[in-house]
Amino acid sequence: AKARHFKWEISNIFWSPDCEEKVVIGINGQFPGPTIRARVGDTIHVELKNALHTEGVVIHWHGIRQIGTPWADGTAAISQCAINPEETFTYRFVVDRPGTYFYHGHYGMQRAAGLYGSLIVDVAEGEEEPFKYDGELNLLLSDWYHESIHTQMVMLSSKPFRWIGEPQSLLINGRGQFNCSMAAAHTPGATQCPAAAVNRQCAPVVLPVLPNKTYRLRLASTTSLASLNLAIGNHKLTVVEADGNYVDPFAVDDIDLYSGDSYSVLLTTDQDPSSNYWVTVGVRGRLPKTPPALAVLNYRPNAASKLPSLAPPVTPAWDDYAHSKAFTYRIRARAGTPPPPATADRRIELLNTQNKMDGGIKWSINNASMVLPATPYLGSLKLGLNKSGLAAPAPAPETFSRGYDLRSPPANPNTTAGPNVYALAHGATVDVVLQNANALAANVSEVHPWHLHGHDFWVLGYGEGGYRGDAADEARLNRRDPPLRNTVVIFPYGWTKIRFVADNPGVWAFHCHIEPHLHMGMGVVFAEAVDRVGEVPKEGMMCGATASALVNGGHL
Ligand SMILES: O=C1O[C@H]([C@@H](O)CO)C(O)=C1O
Repeated sequence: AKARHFKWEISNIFWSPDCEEKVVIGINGQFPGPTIRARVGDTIHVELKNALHTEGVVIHWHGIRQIGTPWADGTAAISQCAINPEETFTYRFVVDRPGTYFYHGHYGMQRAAGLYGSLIVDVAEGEEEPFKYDGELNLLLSDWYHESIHTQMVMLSSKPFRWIGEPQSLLINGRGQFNCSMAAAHTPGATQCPAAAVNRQCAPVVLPVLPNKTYRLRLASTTSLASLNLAIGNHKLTVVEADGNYVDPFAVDDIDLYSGDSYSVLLTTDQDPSSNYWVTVGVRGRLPKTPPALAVLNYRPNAASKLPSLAPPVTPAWDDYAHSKAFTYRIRARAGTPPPPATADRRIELLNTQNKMDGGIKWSINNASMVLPATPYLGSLKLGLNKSGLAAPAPAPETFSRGYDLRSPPANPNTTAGPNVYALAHGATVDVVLQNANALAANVSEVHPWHLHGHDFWVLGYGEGGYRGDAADEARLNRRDPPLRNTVVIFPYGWTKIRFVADNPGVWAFHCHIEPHLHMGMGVVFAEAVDRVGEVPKEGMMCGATASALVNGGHL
């Protein structure tokens, strides 16, 4: 195992992700940020300098469990103080499992400003993946707004509320084309993209392949809002990995990706080699006002500029939930994946609702909309500050009223602000039921991808309507080969049940990965056996009450 050192400087830069010049958050003058590539067992050291000048920053390593290093999880107000302008903070953590991961900002809505990049972990030297391939291609998918995140954040907390709307563009490896189509010849009424031909920042992504080979495509979605579907003209995709865990391989024509998901799929280049093929990425789950993103699968030795003879594949209709469910239910653990404990010690049921607060709109969990504290939890709980006079977060409710009408807008839409903290006992097996419901408008229930920090969980199952926990619900669960993941979706008006073991002391966020929804309070915090956390590096506690306690020798 190696130590891998990276020196990063984070700053605002001009960039043209979709050929329109805007300001993005770049790393070392680059967007997206550099790809980290490592092997299992390596220690990653990222020496991160914040050159944003007037705002803090943190980076979350999405899918890395941070076993024994909860202070390196990179969640502002939860695992550390945001890094101040001009200051440097070093993240050190071990990558202990092969897979396709990514990293991104986790403070305010900085992820949506472009603060993200890929993190790929190869098997240890001498080990082999459980499937064979000849080459590898990496696609980091995102969406892009022309409005700055500062304006977006003001909109989302305005009274009355102002919705940010749908993104202007979808991006593949940070590149898209606004208001034009690379496949204009195939798309009635569309205009060609002249700028994309001359501006490298928004040139279409070209994936070079040779005929009759098998490629591993690494796919990850770090979108702010959009749920995605990816399809490649005439080619099947075989799903082999999800969120850093191997799955029982299965073939599909197209693949859904919710924000926070990552997959590996195998693609065999068995089509007419005289042609190139389009890769299409389209929107799912919301009425798509954002045109699809395109990339070119370039069969060498054809020129990359040779336009595919076939039109881009059309991704499934945005509201074809039957298609999405069929895909999702097919994801099963590969043989050899550890099974979940047979029973749980605790069940937490989380009702997801959209609510009103003081004239604004929020998302609430069991009728409390998450508000983060000035002093990050890991430090304040570890130093025991709650016991020495500061208000301890009140226990959050374990469940919600069985009588709640999931099919209608909330009868009483008024919500309150909550810390939404759940204390978890060390080693406890915890079940969480995520219950979807109707939003504020009649006949609307949205998809939400929930992401857990510090752990993988087993996805036990999904159901329609209200979860009851009765024999019929239990019969729906997959006890044989539930997949391990860190992100899972709840479908409209449905529920999803997961199980995990609280074996990683720390304070971990669990939240909707849709950036505006998290900003509107859609999350909870698991404070897990904090007494067992090792010494928290002081660099991450130099704010709020932890800073006061540290300068006063441990006393407030
Ligand atoms: O959080 C959201 O707010 C809007 C809408 O519900 C209110 O304008 C929307 O589509 C969301 O996903």
